[in-house]
Amino acid sequence: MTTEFDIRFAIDPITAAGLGTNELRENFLIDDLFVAGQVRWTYSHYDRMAVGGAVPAGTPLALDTIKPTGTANFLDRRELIAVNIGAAGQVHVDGVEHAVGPRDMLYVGMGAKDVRFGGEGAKYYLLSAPAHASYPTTLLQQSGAKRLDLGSQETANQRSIYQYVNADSVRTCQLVVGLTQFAPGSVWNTMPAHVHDRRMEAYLYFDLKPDAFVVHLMGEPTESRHLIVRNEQAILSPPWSIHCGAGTGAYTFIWAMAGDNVDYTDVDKVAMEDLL
Ligand SMILES: O=C[C@H](O)[C@@H](O)CC(=O)C(=O)O
Ligand SMILES: [Zn+2]
Repeated sequence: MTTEFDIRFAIDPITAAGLGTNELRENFLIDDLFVAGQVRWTYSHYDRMAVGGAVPAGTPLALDTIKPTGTANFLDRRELIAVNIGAAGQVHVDGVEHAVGPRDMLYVGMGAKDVRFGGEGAKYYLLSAPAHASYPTTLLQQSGAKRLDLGSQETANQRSIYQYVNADSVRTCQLVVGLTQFAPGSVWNTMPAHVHDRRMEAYLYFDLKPDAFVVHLMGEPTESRHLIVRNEQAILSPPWSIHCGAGTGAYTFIWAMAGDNVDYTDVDKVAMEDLL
């Protein structure tokens, strides 16, 4: 099979707090996204966000529909963002070829029927959420992102947040996606932490050395748990959960949200002294 999927049900915070390491990983970690010659999806019941990977090998990979969407074509009632974390590639959308370079993102609007991911060495991280309107397919690049510089060297959280989806770049129904990059020596993302019950979030950690990992923190602010996350693995962050972490070395990550609004600033901050 070229396309595979698994389903993750939405879990409430009290249940999640009682889970052990393996159960936490089974529910919130995605460790098999990128397999050569395959499109792999994890379909989450948190906001019905689907998180996937497509790694072309030889021939371009078609975006085939999967049973959980219940539609003839994958994007009949959904929108998609494909983030290329590999070498330069091409994404075909209904006969139009889009060059998608390293760290470029391609937004594909609802209704696109024939989508194919191509390019030897290209590696696409896929994000898809239900849509209510069809917006034009748009290439999003780091140069067009809104940049937010946060943190400091002293607290090892100096980083730049690149909001690829912003008011000037593209209109989306639900997806808000960007990339966060660190200053040398900084390892803490999203600290101070926050929650946003209006939107779930997914993180893809990449650019890690083989033996490095991120200690990702999740859970309600007063019931934190951790996930050890390695290179090119993703996590699902429930709407009620913090989502932050520290790396044992350098890394980059893609964050993506879907839910009731697309307002990046609509977060509930968690005070440093309130984390438990
Ligand atoms: O809601 C926003 C997301 O959690 C991320 O954009 C946060 C992040 O990249 C960071 O602070 O390092
Ligand atoms: Zn967040």
